[in-house]
Amino acid sequence: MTDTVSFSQRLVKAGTPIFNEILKHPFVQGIANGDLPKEALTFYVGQDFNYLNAFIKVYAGAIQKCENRKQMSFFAQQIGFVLNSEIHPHHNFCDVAGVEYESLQHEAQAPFTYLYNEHMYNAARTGDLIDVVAAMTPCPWTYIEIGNELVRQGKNSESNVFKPWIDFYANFDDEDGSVLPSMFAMLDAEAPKYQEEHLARTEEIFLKSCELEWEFWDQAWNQRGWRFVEPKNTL
Ligand SMILES: Cc1ncc(CO)c(N)n1
Repeated sequence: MTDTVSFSQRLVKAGTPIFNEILKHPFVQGIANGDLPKEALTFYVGQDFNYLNAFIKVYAGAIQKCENRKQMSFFAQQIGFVLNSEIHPHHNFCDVAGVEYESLQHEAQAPFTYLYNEHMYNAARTGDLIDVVAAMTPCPWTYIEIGNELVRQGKNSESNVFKPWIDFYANFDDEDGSVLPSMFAMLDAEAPKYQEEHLARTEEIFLKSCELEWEFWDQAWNQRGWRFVEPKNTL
């Protein structure tokens, strides 16, 4: 029997039930409807600034596993994109919340930020290129899908204060050298080198990142911090 489903398609299919839950989450619905509490927005930006710093470092970890300049160039370009462009959606949230972005760049990691960051670091530390990319892909995948879905629903109207956020992620692929197709292509190029036993673990890494995406929204919605520990700021 020939298997016509690519590895990236397999991951997307497996992750879709989690993505559908993300779409239903009150934080994401708040973006859709232009209405979110200031506390949820500022908590999100403070944590996401920290998360994107980790994401840049994981890109650096992925570069260490590259086998050619094309792959290196892709990751290097993505680091530039996170540094220079992904500040725009943060600015949108800060403008709506009425706070300075700079004031949210010194927050300590909340529990699920820690877990998600460490999950990606672990993939970079102990996995192959396919595993790191699998850990990273739910980040652009879920956000681009959210952006596209909200545009499909006509939620990026002029009256929605989060129009810039929605438009940014809906147009993500046009702006930044097609991050998602490039990641899918890398997963599909690497997958044939592995037995099913490894691929099943890689799928689990991908799905855990999908679940942590849901937790990340939920954590900001509930402003969930540590119960007993008072953590210090870490870049
Ligand atoms: C947690 C998280 N996931 C995905 C993205 C999209 O880059 C982001 N900014 N933050």
